[in-house]
Amino acid sequence: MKITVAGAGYVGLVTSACLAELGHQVTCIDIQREKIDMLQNGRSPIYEPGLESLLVKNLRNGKLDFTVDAHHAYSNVDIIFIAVGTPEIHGGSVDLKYIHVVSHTIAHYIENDVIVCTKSTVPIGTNDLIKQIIHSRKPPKLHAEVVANPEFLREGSAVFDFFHGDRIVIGTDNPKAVSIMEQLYLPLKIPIITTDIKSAEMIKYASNAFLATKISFINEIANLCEKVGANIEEVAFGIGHDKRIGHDFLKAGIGFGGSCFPKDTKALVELSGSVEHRFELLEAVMKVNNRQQSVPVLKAKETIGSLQDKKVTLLGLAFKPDTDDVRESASLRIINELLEEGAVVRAYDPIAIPNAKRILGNTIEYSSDIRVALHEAELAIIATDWEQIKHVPLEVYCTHMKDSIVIDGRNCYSLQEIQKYPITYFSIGRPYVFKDRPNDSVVKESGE
Ligand SMILES: NC(=O)C1=CN([C@@H]2O[C@H](COP(=O)(O)OP(=O)(O)OC[C@H]3O[C@@H](n4cnc5c(N)ncnc54)[C@H](O)[C@@H]3O)[C@@H](O)[C@H]2O)C=CC1
Ligand SMILES: O=C(O)[C@H]1O[C@H](OP(=O)(O)OP(=O)(O)OC[C@H]2O[C@@H](n3ccc(=O)[nH]c3=O)[C@H](O)[C@@H]2O)[C@H](O)[C@@H](O)[C@@H]1O
Repeated sequence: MKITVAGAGYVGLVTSACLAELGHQVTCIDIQREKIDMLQNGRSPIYEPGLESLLVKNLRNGKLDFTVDAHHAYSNVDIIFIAVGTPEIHGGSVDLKYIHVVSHTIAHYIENDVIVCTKSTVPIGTNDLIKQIIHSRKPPKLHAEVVANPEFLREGSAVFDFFHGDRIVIGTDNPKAVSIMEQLYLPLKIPIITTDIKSAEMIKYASNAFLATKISFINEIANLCEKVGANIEEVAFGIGHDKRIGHDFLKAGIGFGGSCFPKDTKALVELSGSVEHRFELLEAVMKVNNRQQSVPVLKAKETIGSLQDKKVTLLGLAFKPDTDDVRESASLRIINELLEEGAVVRAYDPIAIPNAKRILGNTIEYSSDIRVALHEAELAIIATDWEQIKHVPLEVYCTHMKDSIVIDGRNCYSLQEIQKYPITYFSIGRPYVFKDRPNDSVVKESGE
């Protein structure tokens, strides 16, 4: 099939590369010329494991091309995927300006019957709006069918997720569009759920809201574990064995970040308000998450008192491992709070430093070498569970830091291992370990 993907961000690029890999002829269009120039030269503007090699391979074999030319992109294709951004505006509602513009452009340039498929996460009712825009402006003799096809990929494993997703959701009431979309996705052997447009839109928000709820729930249980002396890892393992609960998304930490959970939970709360329904559960999920992101700095103050002029090293800037994305990363919140307290901050990340620098500028120091980042630090905070961080030998904290106090926001180390070293160690939902132990085998509980 001939396919165009509008938007060369995470979703657009992964969709383009993977559909080309499946043998389709794909054009990816973006309004940012620099992105398209990079892509035409075989470089990915984002870090995503496996993506650049797929882009390059399909660019070279002619299955994929990149353009800023709307006529070239939209004039003669079977399916157009919309994968433009839907960022948050004040109050949490969704900014649909990119959706509006792309819908107008599509309507203007199409020259044959086409399916317009929305991958962007859009509030319920938006696909009807896209339909209206396109139908009111397209050449009257052409048929354009709008389909909701929400995306469920995770950053860091997006290429894998495309080929091994749990389900594909197709929202349309047009049987011909269903059959074309099924034909497109059939080779993936992923269960396909067909439904109406609004339910498809809601499936996306409800999925993200449910996963965010699971995270805030386990973080609250973790906070309770610290108070009563239980261990969240044991608890999560225990409850996860119940198939109705499952093991996934029960990793306690310093809350969820990223470009979607914070934005989509806010959007759903906002959307509920607009139809006079107060989504109190989700409001609490967001509140718990905000509080959880502040846990490391609270623990730091409890431990060493004033942070004024204290040298603090932050390990990890990306919102999760295997991505250079720092959007809504807990690290940014932690850094701002540390700076407000007067701390001197140095941060390590294997790949996200350039993106963090664009936001934080020279307010902190950066190092892509963990040992250099930890040198002479009085406190270290682990914010991202990168493999590079998890595999730092514990003696590195003892030998490089001035005072080996570690606040591990992602529970990267086993308590048994930590106890072998003179490290004061706070993690999330687990007993604290103090380096000045009268008896080396004692693990003190929180609050003792
Ligand atoms: N990032 C993720 O992991 C996931 C994102 N989503 C959703 O997918 C959508 C896109 O997200 P990302 O890829 O992260 O966004 P992004 O912000 O990384 O990329 C969006 C791209 O669209 C381009 N664009 C804007 N207007 C355009 C137009 N008229 N024509 C062509 N290109 C245009 C922008 O220049 C930008 O390159 C959002 O709705 C998001 O919520 C859904 C699942 C996963
Ligand atoms: O709509 C989206 O954009 C995407 O949002 C999430 O994907 P993503 O944000 O890439 O990453 P996740 O792996 O879900 O992690 C999100 C945040 O939750 C945190 N998290 C995740 C899992 C967990 O058990 N505990 C936890 O704190 C992570 O550290 C991270 O900050 C969803 O998992 C995807 O299905 C969805 O498509």
